[in-house]
Amino acid sequence: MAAGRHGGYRDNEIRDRESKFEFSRRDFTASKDDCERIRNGNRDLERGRVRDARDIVRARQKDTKEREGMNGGNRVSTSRSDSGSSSGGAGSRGPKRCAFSVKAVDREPGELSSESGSDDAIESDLQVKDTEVQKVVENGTRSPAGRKRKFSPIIWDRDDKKEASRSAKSRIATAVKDLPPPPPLPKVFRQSVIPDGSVQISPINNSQNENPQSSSPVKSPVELEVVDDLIESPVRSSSVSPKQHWGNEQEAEQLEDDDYVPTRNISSSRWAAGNNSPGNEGEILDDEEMPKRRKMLLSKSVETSVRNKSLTPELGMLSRDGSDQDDDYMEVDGEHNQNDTSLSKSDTDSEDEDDYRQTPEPAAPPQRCVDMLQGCRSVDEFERLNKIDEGTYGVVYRAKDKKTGEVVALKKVKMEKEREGFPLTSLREINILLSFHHPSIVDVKEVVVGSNLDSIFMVMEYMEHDLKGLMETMKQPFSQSEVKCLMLQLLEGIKYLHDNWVLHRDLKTSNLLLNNRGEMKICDFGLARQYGSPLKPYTHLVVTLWYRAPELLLGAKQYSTAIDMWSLGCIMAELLSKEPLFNGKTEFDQLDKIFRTLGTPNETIWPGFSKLPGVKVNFVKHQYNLLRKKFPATSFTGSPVLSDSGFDLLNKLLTYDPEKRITAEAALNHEWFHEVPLPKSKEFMPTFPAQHAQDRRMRRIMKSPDPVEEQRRKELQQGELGTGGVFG
Ligand SMILES: Nc1ncnc2c1ncn2[C@@H]1O[C@H](COP(=O)(O)OP(=O)(O)OP(=O)(O)O)[C@@H](O)[C@H]1O
Repeated sequence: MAAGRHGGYRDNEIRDRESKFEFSRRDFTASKDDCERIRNGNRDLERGRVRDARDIVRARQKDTKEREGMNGGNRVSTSRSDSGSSSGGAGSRGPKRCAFSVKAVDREPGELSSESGSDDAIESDLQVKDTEVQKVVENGTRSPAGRKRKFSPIIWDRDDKKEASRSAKSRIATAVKDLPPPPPLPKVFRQSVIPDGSVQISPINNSQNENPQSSSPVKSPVELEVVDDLIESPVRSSSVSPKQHWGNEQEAEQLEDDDYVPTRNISSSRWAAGNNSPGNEGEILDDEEMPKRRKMLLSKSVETSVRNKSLTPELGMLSRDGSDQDDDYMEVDGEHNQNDTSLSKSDTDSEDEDDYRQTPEPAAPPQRCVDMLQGCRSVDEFERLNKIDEGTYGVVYRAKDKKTGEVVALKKVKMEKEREGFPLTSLREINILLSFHHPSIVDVKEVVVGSNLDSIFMVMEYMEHDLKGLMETMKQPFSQSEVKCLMLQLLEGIKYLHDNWVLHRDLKTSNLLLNNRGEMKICDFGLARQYGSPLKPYTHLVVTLWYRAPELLLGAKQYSTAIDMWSLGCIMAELLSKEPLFNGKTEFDQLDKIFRTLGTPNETIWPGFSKLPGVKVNFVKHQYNLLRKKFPATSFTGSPVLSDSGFDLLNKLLTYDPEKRITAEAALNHEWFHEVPLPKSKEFMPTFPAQHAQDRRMRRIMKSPDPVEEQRRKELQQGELGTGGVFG
């Protein structure tokens, strides 16, 4: 579930800005034609998407040129020289996975990496020399120790005054020059330097992988920049007519007009039949081969993609110059709602836009591109059973695989509100879920397509419940031993994510799924990010309000894995009491509720607190921590009881100072899990009647006091959320 939904919450806007909107605005700046087209209101949806996708490519190519110029010709490129079957890193799962193309560093615009937990170290990271980058590169794959996060890396926003006063160009140049080493690549990649000085990143065959951690959980490369591929690829296949495959004649005709026709073919995909030399472009999988591979072939031109990736930091830095430079979160709240467009514009339409305009648009170079969707099965191969839930970005169905009879969850990526192409939020989610494999993370089995290009479905393992819906139907809260079982699974999943440089950023009970085998899994990775890099100024507005860490609520420009740990504290309390711990209605109310329970923080317990932007607001000073009253050691009033060590863990999860907040690893080793009552084993967890036929959303929104759900109810009443067809 996403942080915010419609209207009432800025989280939703944040998602938009972080994903397609910001992305697309930047892309629009690349082409005067497109600007013109927008001005004229010529925004035919399908055509627009295809064109936008092409513009994305162009804009990035332009970025690349500029960057290369500034970066002394140093260029990052990737190559994929082996077949996909060997590079997934998840054993037999690999070949079935769709590959969303190679990505060296899944960076947000503006992200740089930090491998240190201290601010000083961050600064010094920023000063990292080219030689250090080179060293990482020359070492090829990092050592296991090098890959693993040693300190608490921090996501931060670079908005210091000095930086604001620098010219855009010097900032770009500095950013390019001083880029710290990126977060580690998924272990399936190797980096090497090729003679022209480029960094080459290529998948590693299992047989070649000398890394002792070859059982890397990372199954496939992560690449977010497949927007263009997703849109263009099927119709641009050099081998297979779009009409044959998708029956989208109109789009095919439109595309014939297009001046830019990159060669796309599935042989460039890592899942292509082990022979992906350029000479084999145009290979078509035969009917027998297709089901075997059956995952989306979402690879793209690897050179383009990695070069594009390398561009994002400086673009993000430029975006810091926007009007949100000095944002006061309390005031910005309203502004974000009201001035969404202008703020979004400011995120991207700064000097970089001018730069785009000043630079002649480069001819789109032919790239090795791939067709992505050909290997996907059709959603028609599933029988729809019922709708489970509908979120901002997806509709989730229960469905049955007609061939195997397996019951699955199908999450359809919502496209109706997307004007600028395939939603980046969904791409992030698909990529992360395809890349990661862990018992505590919901498994995406494959991606299937609907009858037109806009329909993309994630096929996930079906989970009978989400914790939010489940707790609403339970008469009693979970027992301590059950909470321990659930918390252990949750902590394992979070540790796995954090070890792999990913923040979930939207942990809450509705994003925790439970099946009738006592297994708990984390879902909804739409807000998840690789971390170790600075993000844009508004990204402190992630995480649904009730589970949002105080540093985010107070507008901190730096945040880290600790934000997920705070959410876990809120979830632990909720599991014990069956009630949300802090159910604020606004950010101010949320902080007020936190301060009333835990006491108002101060400089002593949280150094740096008083400098946080939101602390300008005068909060009532609550002196005492009353949390123990809510979770006493013994109770005659029905309050949830919690042992001393359990309370210690809860306190450590809800520690104000993010630097001192407990990590997932330390929490897993906490003594609470070793004292009686011991954690219940999964097999002995209670089972609950599956409410298959119920739309969880309907059930939830009728009951929930969550203002987000309230908003949904209104929308439902207004009939906004209708869907048509078998799968919407
Ligand atoms: N694999 C699954 N099995 C069963 N139910 C699922 C599964 N995945 C998601 N759901 C249900 O669908 C709901 C919405 O899923 P999800 O949060 O991924 O969608 P979303 O569009 O991102 O929602 P939001 O608007 O909250 O972001 C979940 O709360 C859960 O109830």
